[in-house]
Amino acid sequence: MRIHIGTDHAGFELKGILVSHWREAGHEVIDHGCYVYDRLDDYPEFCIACAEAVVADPGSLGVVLGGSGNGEQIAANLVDGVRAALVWNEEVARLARQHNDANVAGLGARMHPTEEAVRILDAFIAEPFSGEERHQNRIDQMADYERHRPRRQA
Ligand SMILES: O=C(CO)[C@H](O)[C@H](O)COP(=O)(O)O
Repeated sequence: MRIHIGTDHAGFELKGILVSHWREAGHEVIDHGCYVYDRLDDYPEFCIACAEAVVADPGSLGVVLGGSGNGEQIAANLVDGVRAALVWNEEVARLARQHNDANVAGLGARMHPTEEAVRILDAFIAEPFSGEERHQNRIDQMADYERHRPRRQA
């Protein structure tokens, strides 16, 4: 699995742990920053870069980290083709893949002990989409909205 990852300062330490963990497990991990700890950095650029990379790389998954994961998930979801889910336990992480075919997980690094955060994201990465028709129909409805929604004039 190729995993794209992005974070602000709040998830910087966890990102390092995850990158090593997944590389050791044989995954290819692409780091979209932040690359140094800066307590004043802003999550949108890292999360949007990560989300764009996921869309450009079909079959890959993304992970965006922050303090709560909320803003990170919101930022990722601005990118067309992204379905980012805030994952806060292993079951929610698995359901994000099974039911929603989420291609990005947002997680709050300040909300979990490290081992728990790793378990939640491992569950996300390992779980396939169920492919069940009812779930696909709902995803198609959102994709249809995404394609046809009115765009703001520049
Ligand atoms: O979770 C986040 C956004 O949803 C950010 O990581 C969080 O807001 C950063 O907080 P601070 O600037 O106080 O370190």
